Amino acid sequence: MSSEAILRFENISKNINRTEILKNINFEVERGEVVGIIGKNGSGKTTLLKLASGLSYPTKGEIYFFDKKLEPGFVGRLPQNIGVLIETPSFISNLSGFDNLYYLSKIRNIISKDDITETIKKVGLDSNNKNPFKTYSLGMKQRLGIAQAIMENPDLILFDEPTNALDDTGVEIFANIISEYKQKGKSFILVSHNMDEIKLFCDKVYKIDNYTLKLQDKI
Ligand SMILES: Nc1ncnc2c1ncn2[C@@H]1O[C@H](COP(=O)(O)OP(=O)(O)OP(=O)(O)O)[C@@H](O)[C@H]1O
Repeated sequence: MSSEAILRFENISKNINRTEILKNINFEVERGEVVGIIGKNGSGKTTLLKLASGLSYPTKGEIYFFDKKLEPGFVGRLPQNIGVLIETPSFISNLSGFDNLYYLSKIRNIISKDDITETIKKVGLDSNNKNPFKTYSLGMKQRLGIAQAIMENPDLILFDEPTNALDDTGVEIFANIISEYKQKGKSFILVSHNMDEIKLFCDKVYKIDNYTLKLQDKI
């Protein structure tokens, strides 16, 4: 692994129900880098994020995160240092945004209530809002999902269509978060269909095409 690489996929293949989804994928994410992933619907982008997060395991090959191999197994072995927003964020419908994040924070127990309040403010939500999650608009749900992904200050953040449902202010807030966390040396994998967003944020872009990953020269 190059000295600054924090995540490495080595000859990764993934089959689901005997159908090949990804084939022989190799790539690295370096410290402070935003790596974009593009590709058609159903090409395997979310599958790749699930592999990177340890939520799913490869059929073949190895994934290293800070030189530690991601191993299949129980939840306790999931990497602690990866923040994830994949697909529509799911939270407990009767709890407020704050209480949802607080409940989730208790799994790892590495952040305080003040940290959560600060993160909720960072995504432009009201940390004193006691309304249950089920009353949130789509954009508010997405903002809370972004808050959950970043709240524990992880070294790698995986975002699947993060600006879906965000208004202009939400997109601006998201841009500020990327730039702030990049400066702190955090890395991202960003899956998006929005090419403007990909061009704006990504240092490197790969396209999933025909089960494999191709580095894009020009985006
Ligand atoms: N749990 C599953 N069971 C069966 N097939 C699955 C499962 N998860 C994903 N697939 C299949 O794997 C392929 C890749 O799906 P994936 O969600 O990774 O695509 P994607 O590139 O993220 O698509 P989109 O742009 O529509 O979000 C699809 O053909 C999908 O049907």
